[in-house]
Amino acid sequence: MGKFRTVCVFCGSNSGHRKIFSDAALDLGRELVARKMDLVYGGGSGGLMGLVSQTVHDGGCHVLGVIPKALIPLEISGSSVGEVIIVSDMHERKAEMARRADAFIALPGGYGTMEELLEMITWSQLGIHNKPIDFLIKPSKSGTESYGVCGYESVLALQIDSRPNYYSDGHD
Ligand SMILES: C/C(=C\CNc1ncnc2c1ncn2[C@@H]1O[C@H](COP(=O)(O)O)[C@@H](O)[C@H]1O)CO
Repeated sequence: MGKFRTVCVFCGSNSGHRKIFSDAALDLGRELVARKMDLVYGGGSGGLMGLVSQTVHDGGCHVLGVIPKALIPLEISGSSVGEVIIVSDMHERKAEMARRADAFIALPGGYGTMEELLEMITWSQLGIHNKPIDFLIKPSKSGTESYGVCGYESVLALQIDSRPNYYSDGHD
């Protein structure tokens, strides 16, 4: 068994506008399965969260969703996959996800994703954890249909800078 048994994925609660976002979510899910890694995530059944969790679950790895009770009607429609832990608030959710994960990966998403990611970065900065954090980002501003795994220092700027494309049609 490798060093990273369980990966926490932060990502959009919707799918965003471009296919590349859902492709990235599916690719990441398959990669986790190929590496026999379990998933911990925010528990949502829709958007990129739903795609990653369904893919990991279908591939036979364990999926743990951590969701505040108040968000269940908003973020789980129908049934969710795997195990679900219901917590009291957002803070407990993040702490629980962080506690159970060996590493963090962020896919494209909205403010919620960025908030979660930034908190993990600041916790790392403060020495609250020393788990690796990586980004799978959206296309560059030039519109190149590619994404990559990058170091978070540079990519955070890109993610924030290019976020409007996530919701719009992508034509600058
Ligand atoms: C700590 C509080 C509010 C700060 N906001 C959030 N904190 C943590 N997680 C959040 C917050 N807002 C949304 N989320 C979750 O992120 C996921 C992705 O959301 P996105 O906007 O689609 O990227 C989703 O599961 C949200 O629940 C309150 O005290």
